[in-house]
Amino acid sequence: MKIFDYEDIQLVPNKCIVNSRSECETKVKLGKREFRMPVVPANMQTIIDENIAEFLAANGYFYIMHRFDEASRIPFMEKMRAKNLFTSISVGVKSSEYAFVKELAEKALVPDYVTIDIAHGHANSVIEMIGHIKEYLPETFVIAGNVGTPEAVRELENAGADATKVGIGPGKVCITKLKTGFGTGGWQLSALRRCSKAARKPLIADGGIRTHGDIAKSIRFGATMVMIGSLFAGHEESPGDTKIEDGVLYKEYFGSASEYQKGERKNVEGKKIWIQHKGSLADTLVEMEQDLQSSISYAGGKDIEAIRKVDYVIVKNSIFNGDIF
Ligand SMILES: NC(=O)C1=CN([C@@H]2O[C@H](COP(=O)(O)OP(=O)(O)OC[C@H]3O[C@@H](n4cnc5c(N)ncnc54)[C@H](OP(=O)(O)O)[C@@H]3O)[C@@H](O)[C@H]2O)C=CC1
Ligand SMILES: Nc1nc2c(ncn2[C@@H]2O[C@H](COP(=O)(O)O)[C@@H](O)[C@H]2O)c(=O)[nH]1
Repeated sequence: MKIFDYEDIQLVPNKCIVNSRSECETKVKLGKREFRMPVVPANMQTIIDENIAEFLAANGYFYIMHRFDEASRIPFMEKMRAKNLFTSISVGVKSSEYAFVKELAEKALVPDYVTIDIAHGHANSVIEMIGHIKEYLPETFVIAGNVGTPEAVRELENAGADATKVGIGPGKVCITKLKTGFGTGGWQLSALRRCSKAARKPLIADGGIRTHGDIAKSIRFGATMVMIGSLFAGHEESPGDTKIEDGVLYKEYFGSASEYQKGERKNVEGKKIWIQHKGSLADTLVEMEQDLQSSISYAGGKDIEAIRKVDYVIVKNSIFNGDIF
């Protein structure tokens, strides 16, 4: 089995068939909808809030609202619906979440997308929740995760998941691999590749994206969509505290399993870091889209599909050779 991660891979260019990168189309379909880019900000409290969700939905991007303000989920969905915007929320697996799903069905408030968001998604608790959502909200597109193996992808797909999310421990604020010894941290791209060989439905690569080029690499190795936390943290619009140190502005980015999220030090598998202020999220999204258009042109195509077929080479830890960052 070949083991590598994002920094170990370079994609091999093909002859260009466009005259301008602007001809390249970054659109992607997930479920019944088409989105502008195969990228979704992480469903974390310092990455997305209602304002960002509304901006993303209104501008053709996919979004997944986090699950950490449970009571606000129904009013949020009602607000999005009133504005004719799609709804995409997260749930956990506690018994109260079963009641929440039933309540949505009773109110005929059917989310377009529901993400079951727990650390170790290859679990009966997730399989049962998939069944429960499919029973009460059969029209909803269900994303289940997180997982790191082909067996898990197969099992969640067979349970009814419409997409699975791959990535245990590669996140920037993750400490799972240190605390437990387990995960796909350090070999996330290989893990994605292994999972894609088993998947019959879309995969969402989650965690470990450090550069825009990593998006194209995820697509090459089987992702339909890429979930990103740290690259979206630290923006003007980002939720969370700010601080100024030596005249430099920083914004917080913390893990969903950190003490800052949980409010207690129990089963902590996440930490907090401070990210230097990056300007506007809208600008970053535009830059990401342009970079992805460029990736498509190097792949020798006009759309995302072109990236899936390109050759690659393994150049261990060398993508930053010659670059000074
Ligand atoms: N992608 C990743 O690598 C990781 C992501 N996270 C994120 O952190 C947040 C909190 O995650 P999580 O702790 O799952 O959520 P919760 O604390 O909501 O846990 C969900 C349920 O699963 C149980 N549970 C959690 N982990 C395990 C396990 N290893 N074995 C058996 N049962 C388990 C919990 O019980 P109990 O607490 O009693 O065990 C709880 O009942 C999520 O948003 C998740 O995405 C967290 C770690 C890794
Ligand atoms: N192990 C942990 N993983 C976490 C935690 N909170 C979030 N996450 C995962 O990280 C990605 C984002 O990764 P990034 O490299 O793009 O920053 C996120 O989508 C989750 O899957 C946590 O507390 N512990």
